[in-house]
Amino acid sequence: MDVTATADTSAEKKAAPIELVGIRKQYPDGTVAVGDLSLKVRAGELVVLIGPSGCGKSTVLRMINRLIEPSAGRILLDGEDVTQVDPVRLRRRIGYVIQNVGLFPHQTILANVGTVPRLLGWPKARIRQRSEELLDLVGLDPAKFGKRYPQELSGGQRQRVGVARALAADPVVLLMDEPFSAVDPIVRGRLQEEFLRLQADVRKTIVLVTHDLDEAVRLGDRIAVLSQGGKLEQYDSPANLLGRPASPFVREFVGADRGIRRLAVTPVSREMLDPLTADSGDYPSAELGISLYDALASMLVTNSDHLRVVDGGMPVGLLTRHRLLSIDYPAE
Ligand SMILES: Nc1ncnc2c1ncn2[C@@H]1O[C@H](COP(=O)(O)OP(=O)(O)OP(=O)(O)O)[C@@H](O)[C@H]1O
Repeated sequence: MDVTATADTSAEKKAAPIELVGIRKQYPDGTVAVGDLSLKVRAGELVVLIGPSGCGKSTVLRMINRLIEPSAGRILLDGEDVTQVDPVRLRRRIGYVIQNVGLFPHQTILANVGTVPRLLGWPKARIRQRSEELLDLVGLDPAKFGKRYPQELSGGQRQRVGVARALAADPVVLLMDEPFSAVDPIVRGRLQEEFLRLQADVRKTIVLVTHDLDEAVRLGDRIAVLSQGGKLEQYDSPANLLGRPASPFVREFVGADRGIRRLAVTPVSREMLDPLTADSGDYPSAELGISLYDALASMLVTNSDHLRVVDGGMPVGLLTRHRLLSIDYPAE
């Protein structure tokens, strides 16, 4: 993934904050999909919208790029009210990725990725260079995949092309509606991991809709839990959401598997460790800061009740299985 060699690299870091101020959407038949929602997303932040079916997630997303016009309220992109911006110009600054991608079947993968730059009238050579660079960035060899057609790719590969296409014109915001839900769980896990690496690289402002809580916990810097009518129940980090659900609704929504999920978002820290002992060297080792979930997995795989925890190669203490399973989480 070498993107450092092009002039666009600095521009790739660009991201803009989004602010929703009291937005409302009432459809012509009277349905109030979103009643009164306010939400701030920082530049470069990945925010996940989650909630039960019909709570208004997609409506919120589509108001941001004006595929749907809000009935009231304001949406600020980089401080500018999006309703004052020409929708076509707006959508060039906002990448949009949807389930099943919607690639053009009669165009090659390279042509698909170059769609927006072509609309923007970029010179041919630049479009090609940018499209190849983007395919590379999402882990597809342009020489191998560039000339293929969408039906000649797997579902996961098509999904990556969708992400590449959304990034092509270097948008300041990426909106993603259930981007990984059309593929099987194993491919989904891999795409999520790749996507996190990609985001670490490009640092776009991302609003992602999902109804998969594991996906939300895995990807989100913050998670917004919505209930019917787009009511914001809680807007928090994954760890706080699981550890301190703000309402009975959220508690029920995050559900019974909360304990396991909390292990995944809680790192091994020094306070959890017992002192080293003479036989510490016999135990499998693990780095300070890995998740409790990974630490437990490591104990199970090695059939050991102890891990020797190291920090930069230096042993700093022992983590016992008993201690791991009785960690005191912050009071709820
Ligand atoms: N064009 C429309 N006309 C009337 N009602 C609509 C329209 N589009 C959506 N709705 C309603 O608005 C509400 C919110 O829909 P939306 O698609 O935003 O929900 P969602 O949270 O994304 O749902 P899901 O998770 O099932 O995709 C639903 O009650 C839906 O039936």
